Amino acid sequence: MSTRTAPHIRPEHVPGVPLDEIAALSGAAVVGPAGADPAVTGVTLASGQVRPGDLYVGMPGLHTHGARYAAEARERGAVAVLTDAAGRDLVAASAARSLPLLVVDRPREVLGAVAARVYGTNVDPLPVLGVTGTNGKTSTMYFCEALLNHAGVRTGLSTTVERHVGDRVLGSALTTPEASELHALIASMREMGARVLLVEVSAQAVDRHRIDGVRFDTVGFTNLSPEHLDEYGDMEHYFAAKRALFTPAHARRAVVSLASEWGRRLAAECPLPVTTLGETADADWRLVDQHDTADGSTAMLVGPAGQRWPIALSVPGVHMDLNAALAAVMLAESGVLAEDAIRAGLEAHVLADVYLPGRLERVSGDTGPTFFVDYAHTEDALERTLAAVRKQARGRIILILGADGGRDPYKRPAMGRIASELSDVLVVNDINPRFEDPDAIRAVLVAAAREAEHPAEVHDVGDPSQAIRRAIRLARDEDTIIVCGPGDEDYHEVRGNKLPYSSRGAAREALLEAGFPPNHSPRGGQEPARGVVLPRLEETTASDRGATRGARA
Ligand SMILES: CC(=O)N[C@H]1[C@@H](OP(=O)(O)OP(=O)(O)OC[C@H]2O[C@@H](n3ccc(=O)[nH]c3=O)[C@H](O)[C@@H]2O)O[C@H](CO)[C@@H](O)[C@@H]1O[C@H](C)C(=O)N[C@@H](C)C(=O)N[C@H](CCC(=O)O)C(=O)O
Ligand SMILES: Nc1ncnc2c1ncn2[C@@H]1O[C@H](COP(=O)(O)OP(=O)(O)OP(=O)(O)O)[C@@H](O)[C@H]1O
Repeated sequence: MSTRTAPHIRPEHVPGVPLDEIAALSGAAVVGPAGADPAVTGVTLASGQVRPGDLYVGMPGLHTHGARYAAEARERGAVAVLTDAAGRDLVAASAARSLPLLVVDRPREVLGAVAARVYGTNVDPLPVLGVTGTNGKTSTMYFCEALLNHAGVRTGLSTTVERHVGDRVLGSALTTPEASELHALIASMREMGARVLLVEVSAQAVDRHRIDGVRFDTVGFTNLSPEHLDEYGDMEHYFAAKRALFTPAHARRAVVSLASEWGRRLAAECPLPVTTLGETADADWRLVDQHDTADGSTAMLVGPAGQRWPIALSVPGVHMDLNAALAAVMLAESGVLAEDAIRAGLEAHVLADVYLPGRLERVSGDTGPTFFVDYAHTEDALERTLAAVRKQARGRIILILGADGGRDPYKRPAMGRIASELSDVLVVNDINPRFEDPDAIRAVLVAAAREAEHPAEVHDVGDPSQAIRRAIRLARDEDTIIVCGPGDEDYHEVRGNKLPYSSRGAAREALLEAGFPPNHSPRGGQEPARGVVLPRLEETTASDRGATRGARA
């Protein structure tokens, strides 16, 4: 069985690139000891990740300037520093001043090209497929991986949940790694025999240059709905960030789902060759005959040349069938897998065996209420997921819901309202309050839930593991309980501390306690700790606040 390791990985064979060549490539002015031209064998922007032979990139950030950590980088073996003008002064005043220094206006903008050169990913690149959109990216990439692997094609995968490199499973901190990490990952994947790479792309990755130096063969678009608006301001800017992926600088061709109006607009505006996918007659590839079944869902994918490819999943919901269809069409359009091989995989129902960690993942066994853990943290995801669960539910839906602190507060009223409309019992709990008052976050959800047109019975329980216990106590055998929000996350973030917590682990423990043995865990029992003790808000100092942002928004 595979084990999870830290997210950082480096290729084993890096010949080394002369620093002068990196300076020329990045257009940097070289400051520092004359004649020093060390060979660079790695690149990183995290001082704690520096290895001997690295170029340390001291980047300005929201909280600090990376150049402040140049001395630590030198101690760890960095052979040079790349930074901006402000960083030059910081390095000059530090113990790292003896290192050769490369100065550019905006280090982030050259990081991708530099990392590609150092790790050799710019030479004979492997085909890379990428997917973006508000919801469904991770699921789509897992479906691509399953179809390719079924046909014997070795893959490398990078998602919010984890990265797969051969048989190794790495944890992930960001949905899309920083450019230096991404190129190291790609080079490692190639060393381990991957022939196709699958990369989930966030909006932040596009506008923060994390995917620079990677040219995607095919990029897919799932959908767009309100998220990250505290960062982008409005939907138009959020859309623009995603749309930038669909340009010749980043990709050769596109597959766009028409599931949201933004997909239609993208298909119309996209300068790349576009293939569309959807449930309507105007789509090139159409999803028809969608049905939710007792143990998942089925549909038929009809292609422009008369292809009829059956989709069968172990999760319900047309949204998940659309993710699977997007995966199949991306593989077909990119040509990385022959159509016969895609159809054979679909006919063999390989997608029904895909394990989607924390995405409508069932944790209950054969007795007691049905229990799912899901990652829905937008209004759209909640609506689609609850609609799918409703079709299968024999009894009531008991929904456990929270909203992340420190991000997207505008989402909360809509989430509270829709949750209340679409469930029978709503238990409101805390999810990653970060530096916010968790009681205040819940109060918004509860108020919106009570104002819904057809409100659910609302319970306000802060502690997430107690909320799960409350839901199980309230449930009858025929009811369905679903925790929406935390998905596969293995922490609960409070004021800069990531406390080990898994809602899946907590659910398993509470089900067992209530006399309902949970199902067999695909994680093989490697659940992080379950209950959490929440420190009190007033215990934090002012300087703590705003010190941490998690990956997900
Ligand atoms: C807003 C944003 O993108 N922030 C990213 C940014 O953090 P920052 O600007 O605050 O960095 P900083 O803490 O000021 O540090 C500045 C520099 O000093 C370096 N440093 C700092 C301290 C130290 O001891 N040593 C050191 O080297 C840092 O590596 C960094 O290069 O650079 C950090 C290092 O790479 C990232 O971890 C961090 O992502 C944070 C965690 C984040 O929340 N990002 C979100 C917005 C994000 O990108 N989300 C999308 C997903 C969305 C989705 O799926 O829906 C994603 O792709 O994950
Ligand atoms: N096509 C879709 N449309 C709407 N909601 C979806 C869709 N696919 C999945 N979801 C919902 O979104 C949740 C997250 O799914 P998934 O991880 O595949 O998306 P994601 O885009 O990778 O999300 P994130 O970037 O936040 O990790 C699921 O648990 C489900 O509730």
